[in-house]
Amino acid sequence: MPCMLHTRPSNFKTVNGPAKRSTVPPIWLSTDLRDGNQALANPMTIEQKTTFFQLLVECGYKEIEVAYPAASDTDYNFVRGLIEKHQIPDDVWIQVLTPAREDLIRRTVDSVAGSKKAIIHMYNATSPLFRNVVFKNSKEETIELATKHTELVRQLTEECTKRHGTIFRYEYSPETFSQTEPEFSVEICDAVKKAWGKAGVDTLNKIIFNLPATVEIAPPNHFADLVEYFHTHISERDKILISLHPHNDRGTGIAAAELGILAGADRVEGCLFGNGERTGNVDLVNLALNYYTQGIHPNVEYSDIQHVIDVVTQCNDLPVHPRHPYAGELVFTAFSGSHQDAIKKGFEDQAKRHALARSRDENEIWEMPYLPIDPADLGQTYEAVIRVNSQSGKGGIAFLVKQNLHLDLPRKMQIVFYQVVQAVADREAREMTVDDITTAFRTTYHFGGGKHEGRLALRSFKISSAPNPDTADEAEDVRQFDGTILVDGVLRVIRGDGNGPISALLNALRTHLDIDLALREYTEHSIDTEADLQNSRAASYIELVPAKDRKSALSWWGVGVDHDIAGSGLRAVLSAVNSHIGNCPLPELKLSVGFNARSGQSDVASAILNSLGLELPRRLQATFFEVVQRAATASGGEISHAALSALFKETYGYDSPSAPLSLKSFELDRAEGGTRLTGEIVFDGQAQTVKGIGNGPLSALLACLHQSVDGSLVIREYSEHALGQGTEVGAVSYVELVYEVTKNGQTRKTSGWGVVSDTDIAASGLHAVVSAANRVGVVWKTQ
Ligand SMILES: CC(=O)SCCNC(=O)CCNC(=O)[C@H](O)C(C)(C)COP(=O)(O)OP(=O)(O)OC[C@H]1O[C@@H](n2cnc3c(N)ncnc32)[C@H](O)[C@@H]1OP(=O)(O)O
Ligand SMILES: CC(C)C(=O)C(=O)O
Repeated sequence: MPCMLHTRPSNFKTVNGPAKRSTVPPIWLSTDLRDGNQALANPMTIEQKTTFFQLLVECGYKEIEVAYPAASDTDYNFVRGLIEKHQIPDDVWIQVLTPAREDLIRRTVDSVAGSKKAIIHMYNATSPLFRNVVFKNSKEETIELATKHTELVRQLTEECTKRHGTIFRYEYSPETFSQTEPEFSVEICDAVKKAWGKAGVDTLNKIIFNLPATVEIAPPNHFADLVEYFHTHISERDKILISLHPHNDRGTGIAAAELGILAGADRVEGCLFGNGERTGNVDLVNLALNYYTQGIHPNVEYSDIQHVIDVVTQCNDLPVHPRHPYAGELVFTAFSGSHQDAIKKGFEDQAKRHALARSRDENEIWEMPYLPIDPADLGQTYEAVIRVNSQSGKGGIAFLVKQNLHLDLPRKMQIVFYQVVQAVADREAREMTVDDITTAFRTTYHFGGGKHEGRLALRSFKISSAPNPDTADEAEDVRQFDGTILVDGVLRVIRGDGNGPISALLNALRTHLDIDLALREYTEHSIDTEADLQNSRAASYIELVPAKDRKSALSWWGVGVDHDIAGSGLRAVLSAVNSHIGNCPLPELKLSVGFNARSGQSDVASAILNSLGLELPRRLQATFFEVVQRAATASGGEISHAALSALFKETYGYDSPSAPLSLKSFELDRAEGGTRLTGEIVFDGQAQTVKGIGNGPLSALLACLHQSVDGSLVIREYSEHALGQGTEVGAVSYVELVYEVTKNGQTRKTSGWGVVSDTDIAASGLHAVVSAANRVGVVWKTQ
């Protein structure tokens, strides 16, 4: 158990001083393969027993009662198999049980012959009920039964040691000890010790007296009193190990064991998760972890408790109750609100305490409301700790959001989101999974992109400062937001001013979309991923209210995460705005390009980029802006985005066939003097074959045109860029042509743009030249 001993032990004190407490764990004996096994409807197979034995070894058990060998061939053969297949580690004692009957004792000793170390455990019942009813024996006869057979055990084990080298220890159980007169228990055990005759003070030589509460019939302190009597009255106490074997008929097996140890016992026999006759033997997992939570290493290992549960349930074919101490699937869970709230606060406080302890090289002590042990010490995760249903409160829900989305919601937002989750949990009358909660969070706050994205989403932005016209103080500079946001699936450029990025965005939303909201609360924190501090991000939380009613009871919360703190705040604004607008229609976004224009040349260019994917060259931006301004005069200087795209297409013949001049077909090849173009040109419906040479395709085309066109054509500007993505990628070319022609003694000089896209880059350039030639109105030579 890697983090063991880091829990805070109880510091209970009585009026007379500190309470009596154990400081070392007892010696453990697992009797899963004997008492546990004999209580199963279907006793374990050899394979199951072997698997269980290996688990017990893994857990650190050094004394394991493996069988009642005289009971069945399965038990006998299992013991032989362990020995003959060398499956018993050198430091492990196997123990075998026998009644006080000669034939059965012989078979029992035979079963362990050849093992390195073995404990022979013999029992006979000693209580008046058993003496009178079952055995019909007097006290003397009962003692005689025990001592006679103890002598036999001694004789047989000594012979076995001589023949096979097996080292033996001896355990005797006055069965039904807890119902036996205490004086008689002492008397029979003293007699057995004498009959054994070789009890010594070394651990290996000590005789084990195992005191069973065969049936638990009295409170645990009564059992402890009997143990204390035995401990203080048995002779040669230093040559004895007192072992306890509590059953759990009253449900107080654990308490009986703990009190029995305080009363003087050294050893405990029991089963994992309390299997055993009737209500079971004392639960060794529970007992060991009780030591653990008192800061005492139990010397057995449960750091992967799920593995232990899996093996034990598979071998016993019995389930572990969901509320079983330490092991049940519900024991590290909290559904109720006040528990969750306390656990959430506990984790937050503990993170700080542990950081301080680490910096001081001290133990990181586990001290947590409602959780007596760190689930991680048992290999359990915290994920299951807080589970949400209609009994849960805001604290637990906020805890899960923090754990899973790394968002530390402000208190007021916790309350709002709690109501969302609570409504679903109540309506559906079921537990809300972590997935349900994180999905509800993403949907409610349009958080995390993809399908959760809201109607408004930030795509890019720039925050700049401009002097405040009302003051010369630089600290009072105005912040300008220039950004592209997706509005109902269409990219829009918006701009606004404010005293910070958030108010500038709110101003932009007011101006462009008639959304009139004001900020009421703002908080932020960083999200550090320990592994990657470079990649830390900021989370912002924003509450918006109607700008005209800042005390409104109605408000909208939003959350945003970004590598940039301004970005996270802006995203949080849009998150809240998305909740505010719901499904209401939004006004069409318009660019203002007239007098007192709020949108400039670059806004128009961005709008064309967003709608058509075209990155207009600077000179074309300037030219087109003038076109837009002229076109918008009639509508008071405003133009909608849809009208803007249509105007661009119409002005430059973009996306429509070139006329009256078009290039029907062409071929390019290398020729002396440069690139040769051979093709077919159509002018006013008349086709003609052309040929021309230039230093590139475009100049070769100009050479062709010059054969048929009056005047001269010069390319003033050419640029191109890719358009589209992946297999759909093409090219778009921009050509500005200058045309000079003299007619009737008058020289006319004009310029115009051609913009053409094509899957082939050479074709896009050539068609752009032809398109520009149409825009400048080339005059065709009369033949
Ligand atoms: C509290 C406990 O858990 S003790 C362990 C109990 N576990 C088991 O019993 C599981 C294995 N037991 C068995 O397989 C069988 O009972 C056996 C092989 C031991 C004996 O089987 P059988 O010979 O058929 O006897 P049975 O099971 O009826 O046992 C009762 C007899 O054993 C006697 N007996 C019971 N306990 C003991 C004992 N500790 N020492 C000596 N004799 C005993 C009874 O007085 C009775 O004797 P009787 O036949 O003279 O009246
Ligand atoms: C054999 C003894 C120890 C026993 O199992 C009991 O008394 O429960």
